[in-house]
Amino acid sequence: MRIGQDEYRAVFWDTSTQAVRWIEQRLLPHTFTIVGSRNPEDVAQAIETMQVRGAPSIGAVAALGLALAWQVDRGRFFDYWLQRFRRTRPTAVNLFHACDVMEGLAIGEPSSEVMIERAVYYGDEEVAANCRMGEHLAELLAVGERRILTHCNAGWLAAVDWGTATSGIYHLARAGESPFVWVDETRPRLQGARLTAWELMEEGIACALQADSAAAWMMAQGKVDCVVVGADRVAANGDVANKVGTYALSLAAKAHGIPMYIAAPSSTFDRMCSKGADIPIEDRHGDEVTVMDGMDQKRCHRHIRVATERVRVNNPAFDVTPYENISAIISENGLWARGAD
Ligand SMILES: CSC[C@@H](O)[C@@H](O)C(=O)COP(=O)(O)O
Repeated sequence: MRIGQDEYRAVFWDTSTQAVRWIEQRLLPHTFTIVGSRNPEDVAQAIETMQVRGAPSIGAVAALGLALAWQVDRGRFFDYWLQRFRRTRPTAVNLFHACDVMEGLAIGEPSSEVMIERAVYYGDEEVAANCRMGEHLAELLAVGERRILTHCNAGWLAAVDWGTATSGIYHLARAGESPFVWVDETRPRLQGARLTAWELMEEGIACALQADSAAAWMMAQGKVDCVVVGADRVAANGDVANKVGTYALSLAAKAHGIPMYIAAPSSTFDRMCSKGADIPIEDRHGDEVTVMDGMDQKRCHRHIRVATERVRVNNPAFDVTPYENISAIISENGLWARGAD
């Protein structure tokens, strides 16, 4: 998608240097940097440290990292690398899906060119899925629902290109419509404030950033037509894990009779997971809640402690929204609407 006049993907294979490259998401929106490596350990750490984050982008960069491992180690230690990548983050199932795809291919002991081609194709498939999903979502949103509330970053940075939740918004805008987006800042890591607001503005989409706690009040005032978010894992019964705060949004949306849409490509569906309660929820470091970081007036990155170091912190990164609170789940294959199944 667009940054200024240029088109980018969040993660990609650089043929000239035979390296995996990715946009360093922790520095956005203040600093735009593309980093790269030929060391699979750097790629694994990029996922752990959230330089690359968002379910489909995590899967795509893991596939590339595994192809790199195959190339660098000539297929030796591949089991080690599979385990290394599977340990990076627990909730987004796309990571495990990508590892399974690369593991399946490795059984035939292919050349490194074939492994790289497959990993690149994995990312391309995600982009095509997100694009098709966006067309379905845009049809739904075009029926009068144009003040959209979103949470976290389910944009192109999170999904290689197009985004999941944002794909429908970008399609609407390209069809000449004027969607408006309420962007939840998304405590504690502020993916909404740092990434979604920036992405939307680069694409020329009208939006307003708000504190997470403002969402229910905006709904009560009749200023939200629908909620659209992405997903990190969809269980077989339709329960959805997504960024913490999504469950609360679903309760507020239900109370106000506002549709709650989940946009997720098929790589986010986990048929082996029967219900939401079985989805592993990542607990993250307390510093994410007690320390803020950003840029000062001299454009220097700063970390600022806002709570006492002595306080115990509870920091679940995701929550589970039960299917009964969801109006429809949209994927590249179409739409599952409640009541229609
Ligand atoms: C691509 S959209 C779905 C999700 O991956 C997104 O909403 C989300 O929860 C991302 O969490 P993050 O912890 O930033 O990786």
